[in-house]
Amino acid sequence: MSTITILGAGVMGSAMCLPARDCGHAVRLVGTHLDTEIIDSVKATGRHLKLNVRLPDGVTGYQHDEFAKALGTDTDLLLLGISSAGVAWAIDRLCETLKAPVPVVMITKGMHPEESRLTALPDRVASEVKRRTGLDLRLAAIGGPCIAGELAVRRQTGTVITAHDLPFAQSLCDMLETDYYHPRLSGDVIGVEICAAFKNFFAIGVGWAAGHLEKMAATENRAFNHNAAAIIFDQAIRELMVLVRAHGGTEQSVWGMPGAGDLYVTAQAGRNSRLGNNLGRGLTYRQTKDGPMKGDTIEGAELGVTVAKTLRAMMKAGTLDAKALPLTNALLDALTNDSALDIPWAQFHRM
Ligand SMILES: NC(=O)c1ccc[n+]([C@@H]2O[C@H](COP(=O)([O-])OP(=O)(O)OC[C@H]3O[C@@H](n4cnc5c(N)ncnc54)[C@H](O)[C@@H]3O)[C@@H](O)[C@H]2O)c1
Repeated sequence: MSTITILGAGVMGSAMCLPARDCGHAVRLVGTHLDTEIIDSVKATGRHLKLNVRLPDGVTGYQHDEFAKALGTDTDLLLLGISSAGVAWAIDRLCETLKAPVPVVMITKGMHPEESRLTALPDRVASEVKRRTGLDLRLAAIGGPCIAGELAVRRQTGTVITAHDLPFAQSLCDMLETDYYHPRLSGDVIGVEICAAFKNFFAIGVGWAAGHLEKMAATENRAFNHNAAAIIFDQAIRELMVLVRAHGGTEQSVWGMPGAGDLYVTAQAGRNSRLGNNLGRGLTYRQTKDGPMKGDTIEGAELGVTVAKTLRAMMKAGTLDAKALPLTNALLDALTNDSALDIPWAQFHRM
């Protein structure tokens, strides 16, 4: 039995309590400063307010200012459950709290933009902690299709755990596997991370189709718009391959659980596809954020805005083939210029 400390008590970080506890580990769930009510409830009744389930016995809740106490000197694995907006906050907490290296696994989906390429978040966290504290952290990441609310009730779930250090990633698969949670090994950190982050971005494109259906006049036979969603899905997979290849990743990640699997799940529901629905109805990103999705964090849109400059610089420099990325460019334009999302059908791949 090991001790797993989870930092970030949102839905996904907290859902990871299930496989962790069912594998017999002691679990300490630490909220951020934004999770105070969730942790109050976990401490009082064991219930998670957002997941709407009672977490298993043996999960202990801690508030953000109790992180050092939760980490102690006996944490075997630290799981970062924050979303991309919380990564800088988590790096600060690690730097001020860690006295010795502890193995870390992240579920966060996002990319760090540099001038001429994108960096995976685990690499970014490791290099920042090294720069600021001198500590060498071993980092892994979990990708693949996983809806928190399903995992929280032990629905069958397949994920991918990736790290540069393959035996480390394998040890995490072994540590977390149950009869309903099936982590699989990958050494393709950048490929898995690009898929994990960009499937949110492309889910906006796939979601456009259902929203656009509402804008079109109803037809005699009440036709849906699934064909349109499918061709956008296909183009998204092609463009994921271009992005992954340009960063040195492998196509296996794109057609496997991190890419196709996760895009399928993300396109079914959630905030990214809802933004796509609204763009399909004819709203712009800003109109959606000021209206039907006020206050919502839309990770795929935030990613697009964050990485637009780097991707455009890469296309200009020829390290990314702009002609092979029409959907990416249409999404970037819609998000950064606050313009209508025009799907460039004729520019989609032909072979
Ligand atoms: N929901 C899922 O099914 C799912 C599945 C796999 C991976 N993920 C990824 O896991 C991450 C968390 O997602 P979630 O669905 O649990 O989201 P959530 O909104 O439920 O939780 C977000 C977590 O990040 C913290 N956070 C947000 N902004 C912060 C800030 N500015 N400073 C400090 N902390 C901040 C919150 O306090 C909370 O702990 C995301 O990157 C998401 O893409 C989610």
